[in-house]
Amino acid sequence: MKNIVVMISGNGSNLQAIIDATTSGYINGKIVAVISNKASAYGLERAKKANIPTFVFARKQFSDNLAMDSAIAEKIEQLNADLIVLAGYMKILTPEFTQRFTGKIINIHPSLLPKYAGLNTHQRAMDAGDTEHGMTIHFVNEEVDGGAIILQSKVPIYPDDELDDVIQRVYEQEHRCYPLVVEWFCSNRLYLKNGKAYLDEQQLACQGYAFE
Ligand SMILES: Nc1nc2c(c(=O)[nH]1)N[C@@H](CN(C=O)c1ccc(C(=O)N[C@@H](CCC(=O)O)C(=O)O)cc1)CN2
Ligand SMILES: NCC(=O)N[C@@H]1O[C@H](COP(=O)([O-])[O-])[C@@H](O)[C@H]1O
Repeated sequence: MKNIVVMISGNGSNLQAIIDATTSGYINGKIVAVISNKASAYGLERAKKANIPTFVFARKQFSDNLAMDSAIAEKIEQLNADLIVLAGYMKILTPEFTQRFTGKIINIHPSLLPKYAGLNTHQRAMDAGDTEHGMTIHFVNEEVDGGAIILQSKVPIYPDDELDDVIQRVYEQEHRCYPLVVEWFCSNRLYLKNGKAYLDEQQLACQGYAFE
């Protein structure tokens, strides 16, 4: 059974989806810890309710990002983590950290990368007049939002949508897809090789989309 560490900064709805999927046995893995850079993250409450150990590494406790990431990396290695799941973790990880765990870190991003890397993605898509939007799950490397894409799911943007309509429509896909990808990794079907994502020995070519 794989050991999973989930890293959060906020509400933790994706964390909750993964907690529920491990509890139900859908994911053949165990969340051994939830780590946050924000003591106020509601996701920490979600973890405590599920009897999952939590650890906070606040940026102000450290001299710089490298020291912070080094402390987190030490904890992750103590936990013997097989997979690090970024679920709304809102700090850019140092190259030292991403290279230390190459192929073992995944992230979920609320856009159809490479469109709208960074922040505020839903508003940017609406402001651009896009009629489609979505989410991306990818391996993490030193290039923010530039790692090998694993899975994408598309959602429509309708003319009368409010921002929250789009947010909720993307969340629905995130909560559907992230547990799936975590299970792929925990069942040794998903891996990174030469900078490319593979599922069952097939390179994941992301010209298409897994879910329309
Ligand atoms: N090295 C990497 N680190 C991170 C990645 C990645 O792909 N490579 N993904 C991000 C998640 N993310 C978007 O998906 C993201 C998170 C945060 C930021 C950002 O600009 N953060 C600022 C301010 C954060 C704060 O409020 O403290 C910062 O870190 O200075 C951009 C993209 C997770 N990390
Ligand atoms: N750039 C990273 C980023 O914006 N990630 C996004 O943060 C949200 C976290 O929600 P949650 O805390 O409810 O899971 C998710 O929508 C995720 O895609």
